[in-house]
Amino acid sequence: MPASAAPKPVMHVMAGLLIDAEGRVLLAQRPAGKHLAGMWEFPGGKLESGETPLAALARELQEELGIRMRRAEPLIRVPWQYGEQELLLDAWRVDRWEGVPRSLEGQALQWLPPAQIDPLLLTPADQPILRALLRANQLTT
Ligand SMILES: Nc1nc2c([nH]c(=O)n2[C@@H]2O[C@H](COP(=O)(O)OP(=O)(O)OP(=O)(O)O)[C@@H](O)[C@H]2O)c(=O)[nH]1
Repeated sequence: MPASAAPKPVMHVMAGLLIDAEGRVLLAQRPAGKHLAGMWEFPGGKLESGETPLAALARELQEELGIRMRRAEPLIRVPWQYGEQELLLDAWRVDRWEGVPRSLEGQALQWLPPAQIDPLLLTPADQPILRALLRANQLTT
């Protein structure tokens, strides 16, 4: 089979749902010029080669927000497809970190109570993640 016909490997993407003391979650806006520009998502990004999922999440949160992740637990894994690219979006709740999250890569940030997030402003793949967070919150309240 020619190389060009080989299927693209599934892209494993980590998403961190930072939850603050008031139960709000942090959203970041995708910058102009990128795929899904202007939509809101959870901070995170792709695994680098040889990296474990949690190491990748901790690295991305440090690079994008300048924080050190201290506690994370898995929330949901969402298989998705954007055009030809298959994705596995691996969402974790992060409720303990050191430092104050700030935008280091120029992306707009906002903290919102999950029930007040308009799902249509999120990337399509994040909509099942928001639903999972709302369900998990109902189980614990
Ligand atoms: N980080 C992150 N990526 C997400 C989320 N939801 C979602 O669909 N994605 C998609 O996952 C893919 C990989 O995201 P990324 O942050 O690593 O990469 P990127 O497109 O910003 O470009 P980059 O290669 O310059 O980092 C993008 O297509 C992005 O739209 C999310 O909540 N967080």
